Amino acid sequence: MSAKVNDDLLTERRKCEFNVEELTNYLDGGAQATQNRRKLEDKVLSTKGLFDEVPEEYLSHKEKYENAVRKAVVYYKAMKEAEDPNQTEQERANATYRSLLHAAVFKDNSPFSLHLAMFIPAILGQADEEQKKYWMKRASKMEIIGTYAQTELGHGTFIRGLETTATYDPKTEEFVLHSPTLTAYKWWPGSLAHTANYCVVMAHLYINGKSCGIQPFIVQFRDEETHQPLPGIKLGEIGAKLGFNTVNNGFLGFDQHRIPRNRMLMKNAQVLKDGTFKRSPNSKLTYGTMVYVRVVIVNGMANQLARAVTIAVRYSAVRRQSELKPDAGEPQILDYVTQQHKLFIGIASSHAFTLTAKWLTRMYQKVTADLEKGNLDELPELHAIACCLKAVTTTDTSVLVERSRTSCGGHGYMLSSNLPQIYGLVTAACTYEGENTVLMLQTARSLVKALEQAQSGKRLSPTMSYLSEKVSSRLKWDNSIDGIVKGFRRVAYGKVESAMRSMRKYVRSGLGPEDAWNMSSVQLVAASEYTSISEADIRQLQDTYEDLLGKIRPNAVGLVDAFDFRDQILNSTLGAYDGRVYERLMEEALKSPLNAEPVNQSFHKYLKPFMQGKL
Ligand SMILES: CCCCCCCCCCCCCCCCCCCC(=O)SCCNC(=O)CCNC(=O)[C@H](O)C(C)(C)COP(=O)(O)OP(=O)(O)OC[C@H]1O[C@@H](n2cnc3c(N)ncnc32)[C@H](O)[C@@H]1OP(=O)(O)O
Ligand SMILES: Cc1cc2nc3c(=O)[nH]c(=O)nc-3n(C[C@H](O)[C@H](O)[C@H](O)COP(=O)(O)OP(=O)(O)OC[C@H]3O[C@@H](n4cnc5c(N)ncnc54)[C@H](O)[C@@H]3O)c2cc1C
Repeated sequence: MSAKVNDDLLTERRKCEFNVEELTNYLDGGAQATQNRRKLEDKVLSTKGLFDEVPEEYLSHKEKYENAVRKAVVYYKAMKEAEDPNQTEQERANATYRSLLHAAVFKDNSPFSLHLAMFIPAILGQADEEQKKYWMKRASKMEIIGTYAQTELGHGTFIRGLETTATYDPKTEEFVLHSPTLTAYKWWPGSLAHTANYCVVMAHLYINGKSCGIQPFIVQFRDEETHQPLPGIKLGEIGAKLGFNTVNNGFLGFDQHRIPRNRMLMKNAQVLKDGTFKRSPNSKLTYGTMVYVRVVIVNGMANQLARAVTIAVRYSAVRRQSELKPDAGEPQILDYVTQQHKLFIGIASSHAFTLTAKWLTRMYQKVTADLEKGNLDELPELHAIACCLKAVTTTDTSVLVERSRTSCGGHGYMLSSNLPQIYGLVTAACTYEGENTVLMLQTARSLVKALEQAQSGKRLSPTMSYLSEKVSSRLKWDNSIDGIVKGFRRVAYGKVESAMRSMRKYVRSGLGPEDAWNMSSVQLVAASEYTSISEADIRQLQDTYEDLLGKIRPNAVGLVDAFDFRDQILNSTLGAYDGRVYERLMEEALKSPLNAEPVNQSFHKYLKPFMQGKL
């Protein structure tokens, strides 16, 4: 018999003014997609051995990893078996697009994450047809487990500064991989330490002493039978982190390690047997995997933010605290407008990121299709947009997830709420796949170029077209959506123009272009991410805003119910559908090993002699 649902949550659900299932269907891309997703979740989450006997937070660092590998093999087998052979690729993608299924199994991500997130995309994007056929067969069946090894101890952002070398030996038709210094060691790749046995390595190619730029190589580093590191390979784990502690991030050093010529992924650039180098049509095509993952991250942020606000809004409907009016009893904390302000922006942002992710994915698919036909025209715009949206969505999601945590008081600080772990996952994305400031400066680079083109009368791409609108600075905008958008476009224009004026001022003062850029870089980042509107209009918008909060209030629980996260995926004492918060907090507390006995052995060993002055 299912447990009794909290009365306040029942009332909230009765108050809701819209059809929750309809919104769920919309988010999934239709009623059939919702059904497919639920069917997949039912199948996979009914698999034995997927969940922890002891809560992960009470395991050691090593036990956490070993337990995660145990679950990963069960999980990925269950995912394979759950695949509906009659489904189209698109239906399958839709079923997983919104599902955070893996989050039900791994609070801190899977030791196989990089295999799916980057190793497979790197093969698909960087291998020639023959290589793709061979490696995709092995990788998709998980006969091998891979990762993506680009970052080094000494370099992450500056890819052109990577020190790992790949020197071509025409006599043996091999590449010799080498880490010339400690800082050249690959450092950070997920799954690298003890899980994977192959990786795509980004290394500096040299032929006859000449640099041929950074190229991708598929490298085996562990024996497939014994899992021992191969000769000339130094491996290890980089240590405990804020989060991602079951992703098994590792380090790898090469000592004159030889690989066959056909292990360089040769879709874009090629090395012939005699050492002839055939250059890529665009050296940045090698960076294509990063563009793909940045696109995927935007959708990942929408889902993780939705999960956090679901937990916080349901808890805020159950938690009663303080006194809003004398003798009126303790109100639900969701009735405080400050609580609505903290949480409703998170709901809206998650929907905004979902729609943005869909738009960006379509743009990525179009540009990728064009690249296949040799048309690289829109690659720069895709790069600039993917950088901006990855940076903005990860920054905003980190802020809003942390705000969801602190809006739940002390219970939000409990690991059993799962809000700290969700924060650990999303805040990592501000750094990986391109640190956010660095990416915003990439976008700024495109904005400055676009404004210069606009000022010389050239046509701009659709996403940059606001820079060619001669919008009057005296524009008055109203509270309509169109008015607000016009206002933001005007201000965004002004930010870019101001940054450019600043750079020109520095150049006139005698600084070189690079120093002028650096001196203006704070403004350049603001131009890429930040749009604010002038003081007078904030007051007008504020009234509208507070009025909107009131309109959302009766529907807040319905809005998060529509995300349709089952309890196992929320994995939270505060966010379960039935709202039995206090019973769940106690149930989880009693699982602490410290509660197995009333007096801990440290009393007799340390406390008692200490208090009796015998230590
Ligand atoms: C998340 C996926 C989930 C998938 C589903 C799986 C389910 C499992 C669930 C678990 C999920 C968790 C998964 C965790 C994933 C973690 C992955 C993390 C992996 C990594 O972090 S990999 C390493 C990432 N590293 C970076 O991104 C490095 C950032 N640095 C750069 O990109 C470049 O160095 C930078 C900053 C662009 C500067 O390079 P530089 O050479 O100096 O370039 P310039 O500034 O001089 O610009 C030159 C020129 O090139 C253009 N350019 C640059 N980059 C690109 C690009 N990528 N594409 C196209 N064009 C590019 C730039 O615009 C300039 O053009 P100009 O015409 O202006 O000269
Ligand atoms: C959880 C996690 C998982 C990861 N997984 C992988 C993986 O699987 N594979 C992989 O290859 N890498 C991985 N990484 C590494 C990640 O890609 C790098 O950390 C990232 O690219 C930043 O590089 P860095 O750490 O060397 O910082 P640096 O490049 O040294 O930058 C440090 C700081 O310097 C400043 N800075 C640097 N360059 C500039 C600039 N041009 N302009 C202005 N400021 C600048 C920024 O403030 C930046 O934060 C992972 C990282 C994390 C945190």
